[in-house]
Amino acid sequence: MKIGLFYGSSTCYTEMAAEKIRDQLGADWVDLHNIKDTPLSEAANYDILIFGISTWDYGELQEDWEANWSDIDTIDLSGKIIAIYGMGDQEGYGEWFVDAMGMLHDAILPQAPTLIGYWPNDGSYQFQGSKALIADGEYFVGLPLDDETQYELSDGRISKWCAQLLSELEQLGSD
Ligand SMILES: Cc1cc2nc3c(=O)[nH]c(=O)nc-3n(C[C@H](O)[C@H](O)[C@H](O)COP(=O)(O)O)c2cc1C
Repeated sequence: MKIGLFYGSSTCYTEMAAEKIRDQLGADWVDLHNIKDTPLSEAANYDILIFGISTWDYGELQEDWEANWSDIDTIDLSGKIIAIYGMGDQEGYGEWFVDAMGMLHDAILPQAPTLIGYWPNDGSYQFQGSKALIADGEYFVGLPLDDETQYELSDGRISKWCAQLLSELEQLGSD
C-alpha cells in the first residue's frame, strides 16, 4: 500500500524534510506531492497520508496550504490514516511555534481519520506557545522540525518518527 506525502513549502525546508521522510520510509512506498503543483484532492487516492506544513508570519498557514485550505473539507478523509509534520523556528517565532501544524490537525479532526505520529514534547524544544500541542501539553499533534535553530537534531528526529510511524502502522494492520 502506498503512502501519499503532500507538502507545502515556501523556502524548501518542508520539501527537504519530505525527501528525507520518503528515503527513511522507503522510496518505493512513498509518493511526494508538492501541493503547489498537485491538487490536494489527489490525497483521496491514498489510504495512508503524511501532510507537511510550515508556519509563516506569526502563526499563519504556509501559502500553498492556505490556497488549498477549503479542499480539506471536500476530500473524504474519514477512513484514512494520517500523520503530520511541521516546520518552524522556535527562537524567532516562539509564541507561534509550528502553529500551522496544529491548525491542520484541527481542520482534519472533524472527519475523524486515524491519526498517528504524535510526538512527545520532551523538553528538547524551547518555545512560549504552540497551537500544535494537544490539551495536556505533553504531546505535539505531529513531528515539529526546526531547521533554523536545531538543524542538527532534525535527521535523528525524522528517523525516530519514521520508525514510530512504521510501528504504529504495523499495529493498526494487526488489529
Ligand atoms: C517571515 C517569517 C515568518 C515565520 N513565522 C513563523 C511562525 O509564526 N512560527 C514558526 O514556528 N515558524 C515561523 N517561521 C519559520 C519557518 O516556518 C521556517 O523557516 C520553515 O523552515 C520554513 O519552511 P518552508 O521553507 O518549507 O516554508 C517564519 C519564517 C519567516 C521567514
